[in-house]
Parts: sequence; structure tokens; C-alpha cells
Amino acid sequence: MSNLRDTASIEKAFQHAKDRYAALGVDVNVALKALESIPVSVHCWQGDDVQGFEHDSEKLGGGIAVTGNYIGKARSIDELRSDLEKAFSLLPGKHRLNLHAIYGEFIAPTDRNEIGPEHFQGWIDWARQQQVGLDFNPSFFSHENANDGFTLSHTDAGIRNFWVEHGIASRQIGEAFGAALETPCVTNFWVPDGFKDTPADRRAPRERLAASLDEIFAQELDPQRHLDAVECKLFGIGSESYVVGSHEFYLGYAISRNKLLCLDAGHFHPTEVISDKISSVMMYLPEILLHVSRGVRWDSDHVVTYSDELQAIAQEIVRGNYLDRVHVGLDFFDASINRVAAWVIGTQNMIKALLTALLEPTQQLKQLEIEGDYTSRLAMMEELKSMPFGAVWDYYCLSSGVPIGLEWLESVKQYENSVQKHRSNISETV
Ligand SMILES: C[C@H](O)[C@H](O)[C@@H](O)C(=O)CO
Ligand SMILES: [Mn+2]
Repeated sequence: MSNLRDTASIEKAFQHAKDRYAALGVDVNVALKALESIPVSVHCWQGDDVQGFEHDSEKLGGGIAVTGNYIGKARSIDELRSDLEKAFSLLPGKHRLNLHAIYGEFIAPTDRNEIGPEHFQGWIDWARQQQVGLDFNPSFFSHENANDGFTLSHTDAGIRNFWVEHGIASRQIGEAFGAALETPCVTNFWVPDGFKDTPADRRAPRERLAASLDEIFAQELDPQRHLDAVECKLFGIGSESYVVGSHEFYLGYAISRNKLLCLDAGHFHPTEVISDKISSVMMYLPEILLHVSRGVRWDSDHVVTYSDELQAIAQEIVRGNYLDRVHVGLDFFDASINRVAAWVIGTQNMIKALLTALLEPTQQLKQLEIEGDYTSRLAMMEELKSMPFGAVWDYYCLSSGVPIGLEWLESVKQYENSVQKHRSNISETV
């Protein structure tokens, strides 16, 4: 691996790639400039298997699951920050960190409805120092008030109110992030509410969920500081028959309340893809959030790979000219491999997919389509698959001062040996 960093040959290959793309009418430098300005919101929860750092933290609930027992899970916020710094140091570009409410710095036991910006001041300071923006999520799971599978749509007004207070507190934290870091924080609302078996009443829980959300969102917040998103889902473990916050529910909610819709790649029928939904929902919504994930047979949240669907998601964002209206976030958690490597692999793939999409002669493809020349459209799309994209990626890494090729893996292995291996925990995930 040591001869990978041969600057002269990387530059030579890049020059050749530039010429090849130029022949198709693509300016590689313009693509790289655009890529630099796209932040990917990296989710903190890959680092510790969605456990968080509450005093009495419960087992992971909400119908999501992490499997694997790889060594070195972060056991404290300091360890999580150290792991994140490692991951960010290996990635080209400036990105964001996405936090869940369970990742606050709670000196004393603090229930979810008692959290405030003060519990996240350390994260704000860290983000400022790292020059990353912050996004946020209330945590409506892994809590005794969520153990029967319902939160904001609960029949019990006391429980509903508890979670409404949590939602309001979360928005205040998100707003504090946006104000302090001068970049709007996207606060994403996902609730696990749903029934394992066929419900007798599908309507009432949805009415209760909408009413609770309306209470949470009653206060207008400055969009320069804060944006609300709502995340739909088809099913979870224990909510196989009915999820209150379905796609139709949240699409309607987001449109009628001017919220961002969050499309998670694992939250639909296995043959349904979010790439095909982007251009539809963008007709009715100013902005959306993506949770780029990879479901294997179910919403398994595998590490994002450079799959056809990942490329299609990136293409849709670029082809639709939505770069300033789509917030790209990641959502996966795998405890069977090194967790820092999981972040790097998944985030690199997202960035690579965006780069490939930016290197496409989109106008030409659209023109061929307008002319009805579908033969040339297909030929061109297939030709693009063997263009020297890797040379552009290597150059981007080189000019961003991050490892080239698999150099990053050596660096993670060293980190595992010198840091993660010495963490005594045996992960409690299955
Ligand atoms: C932990 C995340 O917020 C969670 O995964 C949510 O976004 C989701 O996708 C649930 O399936
Ligand atoms: Mn998600």
C-alpha cells in the first residue's frame, strides 16, 4: 500500500481523466468545486451502537437493532469524539455531525423532558473546534415511556405530554446549535409508534401523532438556525402491521406544516427506492432530509456501499438540481466491524456517489431523452460506468490532504491497535 501516495502518478492519472471527461463535455474542476461544498451529516450513533450516554440507559428499543461484537465501542463521550475525529480526519471535505438526544453530557440523571442546550455545550465547543455543523434528533426510544411501542401517539395523555416536552426541548437544543455554529441545524423527528398486529383503529393514533407534533412545532424558529424534519417508516421490529408515522402520513404532514420530509432508504418496501421519490416530493416541499442507509432484506441499517441505489440517489440530487434543497444524512449501525471504519466506508461511498453524479454530462443525457434517442441515452449511461472516476477521487483525496486508496484502512488499524483495543468493554449487542 505504501506506493499509493505517488503524487506525480495521481496527478498524471487525474489529467488523463480530466481530458476524458472534457471530451464528454464535463468540467472536472467544476464538479470538484461543487463536491467540496456538499456536507454529509455523519451520524454519531454508529460509534456506540445507538447506546448513548444517559445515566440509566436502557437497552436499545424502538424496533431497531444493532448486531455484532467488534472490539472498541466508544464507552464515553470523550472516546466517541476521539473516534469521530479519527473518522473525519480520513474523509475529504467538510461535513456535519448528527447527534441524538441520548448523547448529551448529563452530570446528574436527566430525563428526556429535562434536557437542554447546557447538556450539549461540550458538543458545540467540539464542533466549533472541528469546524463541523451539528444536526440533532430527539430520542423517542430506549426509555420506559416508550416500552409499549407508543410515544407521541400514546393513548395516555401523560406519556404523550412527556414526549411532547422532549420534542420541544430538542428543538431548543437544535436552535442553540444553529445559533452557535451559524449553520442551520436539522432536527429530525422519528417516532417508533406502531402495532405488531392488525390494529382496530388506524385513525386515532395518527390524529394523536399529528396533534402532538403540532404542539411541539407551535413555536416558530428562525430557519437560519433551525429546520424541522419528520421521518416516515413502513415497519419496525414489533410494529410490523402498522406504523403510525407512515410515508403518506408524514408527506401530508410535511407539506401542510412546511416541514422537511426525511426519506430513509431502509424505510420502504424492499423493492421501493427513495431515489425515485426525490423528484416527486421535491415538487411539493422546499427541502428534504435523506437518511442514506442500506437495508438487507429488511431495515437492517447496514453500512452504505457503492450500490446502484446509492448512485441513483446521488444522480437524482444532481440531475434534479436539488443540491441546495436536499440535506444528506447517513443512518447505519454495524457492530460487526470496526466502527470508525464503518463511518469511513459509508461516508466515502456517499461522497464518491455524489462525485460520480457530478461527473455526468447531465444536459447531454437529458437532451438525448428529449430527442427520443433512448439508444444513445443507454449507451452513454453505460459508457459513464467505465470512465476513470477513481483517478478523480484519488486526486480529490490528495488535494484534500487525506489518505489515498486504502491508506485510510492502515490508519484505522493502527488506531484500533493503539486506542480501541484497550477499551475493556465487550459490546452487549447480539
Ligand atoms: C437512530 C435513528 O434515528 C433511527 O435509526 C431512525 O432514523 C430510523 O431510521 C429508525 O428506523
Ligand atoms: Mn433513519
